[in-house]
Amino acid sequence: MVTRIPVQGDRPYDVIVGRELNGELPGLIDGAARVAVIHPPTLRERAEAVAAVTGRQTVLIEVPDAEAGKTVEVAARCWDELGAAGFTRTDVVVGVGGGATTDLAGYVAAAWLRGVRWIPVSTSVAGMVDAAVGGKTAVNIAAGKNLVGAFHPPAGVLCDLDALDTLPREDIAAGLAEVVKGGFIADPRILELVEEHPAAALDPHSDVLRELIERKIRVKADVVGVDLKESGLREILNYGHTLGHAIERREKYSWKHGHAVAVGMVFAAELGRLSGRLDDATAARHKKILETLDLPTTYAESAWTELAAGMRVDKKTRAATLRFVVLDGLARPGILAGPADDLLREAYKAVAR
Ligand SMILES: NC(=O)c1ccc[n+]([C@@H]2O[C@H](COP(=O)([O-])OP(=O)(O)OC[C@H]3O[C@@H](n4cnc5c(N)ncnc54)[C@H](O)[C@@H]3O)[C@@H](O)[C@H]2O)c1
Ligand SMILES: O=C(O)C(=O)C[C@@H](O)[C@H](O)[C@H](O)COP(=O)(O)O
Ligand SMILES: [Zn+2]
Repeated sequence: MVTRIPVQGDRPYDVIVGRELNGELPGLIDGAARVAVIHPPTLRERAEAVAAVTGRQTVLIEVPDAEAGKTVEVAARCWDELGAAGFTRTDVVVGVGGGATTDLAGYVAAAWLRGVRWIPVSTSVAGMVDAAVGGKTAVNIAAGKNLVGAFHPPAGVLCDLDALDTLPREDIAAGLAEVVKGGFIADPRILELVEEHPAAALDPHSDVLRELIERKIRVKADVVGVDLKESGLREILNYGHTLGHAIERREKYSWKHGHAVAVGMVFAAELGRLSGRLDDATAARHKKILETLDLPTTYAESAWTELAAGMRVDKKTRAATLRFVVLDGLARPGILAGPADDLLREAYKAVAR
């Protein structure tokens, strides 16, 4: 069974969820003479299979795994390879991998000749439910996470559930942090499914995981379809990311994104609670559900000063005013602007160890 989830906008596209989806690719690369397939070492075979179905001249570009591939230097090497192969405006970039690889591939495509078509072939839960959808592309720099990038929607997204067979359990769980985020900001049924079936949520063959993936994709599609460039509504997708990105930066990008976001969501829930906006039970539900999935919910107490500084480069900051996504209730996200330092420090106690 194949599910097609439409994403609206100037150039609408589908997120396609199913199994053995490589046959969908030729329909998305109409008019291209060349296809570059960007992939990490572990996904070489899958990238070769993707290249084989294109029926075009292909260039396989192997990049370092995970965040090590999400750098300006790696992007520059990809552009050199596109240049050497004579890539034109009708040619296509395909990213085969998790969110880090598709963020890189999307940025490579966004900047090449000021923007060529690209297609994420997503192989991780975080990639399928979040990174591959919505056109946010980026690389990290020393100053912070995703600070160099572009909004560049893909021509289509392939989410081949077969890929999840080889995804480590820890990465399935990390991806579920982004799914749980979707539950708190928009679709509480997601939370019930995880609470009722925690083992199935982590099982790549379960109908529960497929339903969770599709529900979260719909949450994201509904948001980015009306606010591609994050001028308002899209900010809700950043729930838990202000502290999460500061943790990733402090850990020099060695932490899994979903792990950092899990800690960040517990912090954001506490911020909402302490500012009188979120009820105690919904705040407590964050820690409980994330721990059910073996996700981290604590971080070093001694790191606070560094994290507080790191949060200042968050993209939601306006002038000197820090802005956080918080909840006014379940599935009722809002913005908390300019919280006092004392309030932030107090909320950090909920995650400090
Ligand atoms: N653009 C966006 O809107 C958006 C949204 C969410 C996350 N992100 C970004 O996505 C990244 C997190 O995504 P991720 O967790 O997929 O990261 P990732 O790409 O680093 O993948 C995690 C690990 O799983 C491995 N992997 C991926 N697919 C596999 C498979 N099928 N079999 C075996 N191993 C596999 C990868 O090689 C890597 O080691 C972060 O960089 C985050 O910032 C971006
Ligand atoms: O799509 C969005 O918008 C998000 O915020 C989704 C996040 O899960 C994702 O990690 C995104 O890359 C964060 O964006 P950033 O603008 O804070 O870098
Ligand atoms: Zn994220």
